[in-house]
Amino acid sequence: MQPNKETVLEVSELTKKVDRMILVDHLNFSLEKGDICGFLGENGAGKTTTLRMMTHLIFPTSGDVLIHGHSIRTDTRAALSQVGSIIENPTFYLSMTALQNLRLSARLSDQHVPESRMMEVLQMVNLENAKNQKVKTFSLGMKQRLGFANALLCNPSLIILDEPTNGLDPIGLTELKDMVQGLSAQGITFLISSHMLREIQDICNRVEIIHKGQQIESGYVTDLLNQYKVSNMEDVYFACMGRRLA
Ligand SMILES: Nc1ncnc2c1ncn2[C@@H]1O[C@H](COP(=O)(O)OP(=O)(O)OP(=O)(O)O)[C@@H](O)[C@H]1O
Repeated sequence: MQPNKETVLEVSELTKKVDRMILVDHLNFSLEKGDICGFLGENGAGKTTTLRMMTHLIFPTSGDVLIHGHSIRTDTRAALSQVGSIIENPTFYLSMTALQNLRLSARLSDQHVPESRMMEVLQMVNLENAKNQKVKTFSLGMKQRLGFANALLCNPSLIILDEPTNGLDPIGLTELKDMVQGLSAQGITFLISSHMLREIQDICNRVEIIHKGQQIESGYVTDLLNQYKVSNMEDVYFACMGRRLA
């Protein structure tokens, strides 16, 4: 950890069991302000389950998630007030416009969101000219950007994205990268689950890799590339998966 960095997210001994199955097994990691962390693992590794616990969609069996020191278990409202997320696909009312959807989200949130903030987030994702367009006319990339605007609405300091690269074309991927890195430069922290290792290497400064609910690797992308003496995250991923399976 670098000195004077502010810890935004602390995951400690986070565990989820359903019946006798352990879906997430004593996960520990922390993220600092401005980090962009790729959350990697094979299908069924436990990524979405972890993100759902972080956003209070499901309860941890044990362990905790602290967001700016607020426990998701005991200080849920304060913890969630710092988080914007897109878990699974962003869902919008297709027959409503982009702006109408944001107004509805604002009303459903327990924070006061002025109209000026809605315009600001639409501008940030480059949708200001489409604000009065019905969402059913949007491309997947535009829907993804609207999801982003929605996640930004309440000024979060942590944004959690579950597989945001799914289905995006190269232009959509570049837009996503630019948005994430631009917001990280302004101090927003990201946790992004994905299977797209090249894109993660491009976008993120650090990664957490899990396998069967357990952390198997963790660290800064540049440190891991040096440590494994490879030039890309795919090789890091397969080396640590191979080590695990050996
Ligand atoms: N409510 C539940 N009850 C039982 N098993 C569950 C439940 N939710 C998830 N699982 C199982 O837990 C495991 C982890 O699922 P999860 O969706 O977290 O994985 P993932 O890493 O996000 O996978 P993917 O990359 O395919 O989205 C999977 O085997 C899944 O079938």
